[in-house]
Amino acid sequence: MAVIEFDNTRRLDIIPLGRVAIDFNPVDLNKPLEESTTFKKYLGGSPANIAVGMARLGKRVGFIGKVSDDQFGRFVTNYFKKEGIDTSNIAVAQNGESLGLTFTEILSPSESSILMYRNGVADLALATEDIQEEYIKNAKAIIISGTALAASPSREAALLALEYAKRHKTVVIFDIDYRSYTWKATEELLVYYSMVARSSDIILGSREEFDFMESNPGSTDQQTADRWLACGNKIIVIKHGKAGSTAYSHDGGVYKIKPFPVQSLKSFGGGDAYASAFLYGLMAGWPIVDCLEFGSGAASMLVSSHSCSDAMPRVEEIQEFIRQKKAEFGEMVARA
Ligand SMILES: Nc1ncnc2c1ncn2[C@@H]1O[C@H](COP(=O)(O)OP(=O)(O)O)[C@@H](O)[C@H]1O
Ligand SMILES: O=C(O)C[C@@H](O)[C@H](O)C(=O)COP(=O)(O)O
Repeated sequence: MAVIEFDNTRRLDIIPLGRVAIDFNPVDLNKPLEESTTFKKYLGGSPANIAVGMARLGKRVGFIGKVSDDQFGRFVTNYFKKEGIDTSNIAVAQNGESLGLTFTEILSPSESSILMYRNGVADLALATEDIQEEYIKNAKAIIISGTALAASPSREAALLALEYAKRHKTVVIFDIDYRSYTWKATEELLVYYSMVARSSDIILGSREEFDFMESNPGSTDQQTADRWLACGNKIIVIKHGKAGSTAYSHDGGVYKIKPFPVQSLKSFGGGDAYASAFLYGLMAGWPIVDCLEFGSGAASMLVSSHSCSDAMPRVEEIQEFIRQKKAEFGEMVARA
């Protein structure tokens, strides 16, 4: 009996909901953003990166979001089309809202941060009228990005999508995706994050993101997992950056993995690749320990890449990466 049952009769495998944006990553690395002069433009936005990641892994991917009515909005929509991602439910902003822009600062391979330009951003203009019940009914799963809860009307749109998913037994994955720039007050975060977390089937987040959501720093991974499994979640994944990740299942499974050693180029992008590959394994019916390994492998590949979207790997690339790393370093995960 799989930990999560997906309805394999549905047209789409997965629909991420939230922002699609643009990343500008410096070509002149290892210096403060003030000094960077040359950038490479990539599709960005965690839920969009996950959409690309899962499409690269051969899944049938949709998307629910809103883009700007300009060249940047067309860039990201065209990029999705080239990747084979369904764009029928991507709305176009009508009131001059802009696409989110993320400028990256890569001070060193282990010190990087992002500067997000998100005033008047199109993705938070997603509204309830943009949410189609049939679209969600015909998907095995949706991923709700936490940042979509940061402001109205996107907040209500995301909650309506959640309602439709619960109504039609579409698996709900909550990617905490905490971006401080987008929230006005921590209390709001607590209300809306916990509302979604209590109704989801899987929660993905870094240790810090769970601490924010629980407003209770210092919890152990087991305490965090116990809390959210008790609400009805089936799987909790807690990411610890270069310290690896853990996963807990409602049947009592506990899984820990060290990351595959790589020369990191930036400290982010791993989470989106991780989510894509982990969910690919889950949809394939793999044991959670193998999903964890596959997600961790993809994540390590992305932190050693310049982009968080273009570099999303294919199945055989992740498999070969893991094979080579295990040959060199041995097992990264304790197998029963
Ligand atoms: N320096 C690194 N070397 C290898 N893998 C890494 C490194 N940093 C992150 N990862 C991988 O990426 C995953 C997600 O990274 P993390 O920073 O925890 O989440 P997010 O990218 O979502 O903020 C980690 O659990 C780990 O598997
Ligand atoms: O999430 C954003 O809007 C920026 C992303 O495009 C960026 O690549 C990033 O920060 C990835 O986040 P992570 O995978 O959660 O580290």
